[in-house]
Amino acid sequence: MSFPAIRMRRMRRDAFSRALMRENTLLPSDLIMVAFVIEGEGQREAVPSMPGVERLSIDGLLDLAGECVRLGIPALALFPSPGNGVKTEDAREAWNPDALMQRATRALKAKYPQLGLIGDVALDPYTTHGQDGLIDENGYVMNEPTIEALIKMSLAQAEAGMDFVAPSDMMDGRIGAIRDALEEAGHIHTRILAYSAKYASSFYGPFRDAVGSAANLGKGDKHTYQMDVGNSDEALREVELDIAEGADAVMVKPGMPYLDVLRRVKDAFGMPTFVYQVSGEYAMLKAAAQNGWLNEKAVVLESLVAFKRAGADAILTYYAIDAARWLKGE
Ligand SMILES: NCC(=O)CCC(=O)O
Ligand SMILES: [Mg+2]
Repeated sequence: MSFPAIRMRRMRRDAFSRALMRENTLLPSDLIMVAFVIEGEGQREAVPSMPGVERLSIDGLLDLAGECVRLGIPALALFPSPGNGVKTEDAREAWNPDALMQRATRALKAKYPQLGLIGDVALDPYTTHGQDGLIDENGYVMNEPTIEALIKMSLAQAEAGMDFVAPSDMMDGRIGAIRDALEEAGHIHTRILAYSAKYASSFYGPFRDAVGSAANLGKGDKHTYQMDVGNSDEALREVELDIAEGADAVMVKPGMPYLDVLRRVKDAFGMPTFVYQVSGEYAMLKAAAQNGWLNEKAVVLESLVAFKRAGADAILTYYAIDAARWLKGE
């Protein structure tokens, strides 16, 4: 037999056979757009560390939602940037029925009922200290008192019509507690997307600028509740607990530096598994593109299909609208 009998390059030779053997394909229906909402009318504020991303008042958010619907993006993840005026030690604005988040949810569901809405459940936009939970006199984030606040927050969002509440706080036991409270209040259809394996990552920096928690957090960090970046067995335990407590979908965050964790989670549990391409990942790709160092469309689409290859069912990304347009050839 003449060498080589097996030529891997045969199937790669032509576009048709490359298409037939492709294992993973990115679709607009894999994507979840991420948006920041602010008070006012006709307001758009650039986020300097995330060029191309703007914080929008509710009217602008409705336009963005319409574009998601047009492009076949199934869902929008909402993050409020409520301003320092409403921040308190106890974060009570989070469960105010007339808070920005709740008004945005009602407006979006009224105009685009078919667009899924994912509400962030953590206290950081609402606390004067920028932590995701309530702190004791030493600044330690207290688990059970925080869960009590997150329950109120989740119920307020569900009441406003949120489709998914998405606890991103990493308190122990909050998924079960929120599930019980939702069931008891009759919100049996409200789904829970658990940020199960959320790492104490430095890739969240631009996000903290966007929601205005960076200055308040100051020198503080989140290592007592978010996961240590060196671990992945711990991620499996976190995911297992959230599934047992009633999570409908689980999340790994950040994305690209944690593809190994994503693969392990998907293989171990076969759950609907989402991944978050976070603000720092966006900023890196955008900065290189703006310098002419990388081809933006090519690297963004490559980064997104890599998440699917690693096991993601859906991807939260600030690039969702751009990527869907590129996929449609627009
Ligand atoms: N709960 C959201 C974050 O913590 C950060 C997301 C990002 O950096 O994009
Ligand atoms: Mg946990």
